[in-house]
Amino acid sequence: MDFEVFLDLKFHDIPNTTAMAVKAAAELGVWMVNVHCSGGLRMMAACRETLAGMAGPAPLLIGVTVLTSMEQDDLAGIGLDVAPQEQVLRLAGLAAQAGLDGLVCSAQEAVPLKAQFPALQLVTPGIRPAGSAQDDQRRILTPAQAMAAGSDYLVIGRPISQAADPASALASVVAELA
Ligand SMILES: O=c1ccn([C@@H]2O[C@H](COP(=O)(O)O)[C@@H](O)[C@H]2O)c(=O)[nH]1
Repeated sequence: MDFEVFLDLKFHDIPNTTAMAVKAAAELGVWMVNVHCSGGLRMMAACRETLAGMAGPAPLLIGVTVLTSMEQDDLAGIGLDVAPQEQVLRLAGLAAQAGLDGLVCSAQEAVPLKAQFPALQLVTPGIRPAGSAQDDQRRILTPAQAMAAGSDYLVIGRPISQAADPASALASVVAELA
């Protein structure tokens, strides 16, 4: 099979440790790797610089903003008295400054992100086809809504993997997007 690997390990550590993790991922030949933007500007910049110093094609370096399972109450619980979108835009600014290639965010934030950071590619989990269970996700959109908002990559897990007929569930998503 011919496919590319998105190594979705969401590295979150001090700059040196995170950069070494990203370097190891690049040496494995993955297509995309991600780190938590909340690790800060210096951490993301260290990852970018480490990849830039390596020979060969680098993986796309993506920053996780605010997990799509979190809403305003969850942010308040960890001491962040801001709306999710405000925190996402703040972290996106740091990611852009560090030279990252894109963001993991909710598609609910895609419109303002594309307006302010058009060069960043948007990887959006929290995708829920109409009628499917929300599960633990909170900031959700349907596949068609997400594409219309400006998502570059849709991440769809349980609505397909846990469906009685996963192939049919996938076909329905594809048909919705056609
Ligand atoms: O903010 C985030 C970041 C990553 N994820 C990951 O995406 C999939 C979503 O799976 P579903 O079954 O469609 O909910 C899962 O692997 C998460 O770890 C995310 O959901 N939100």
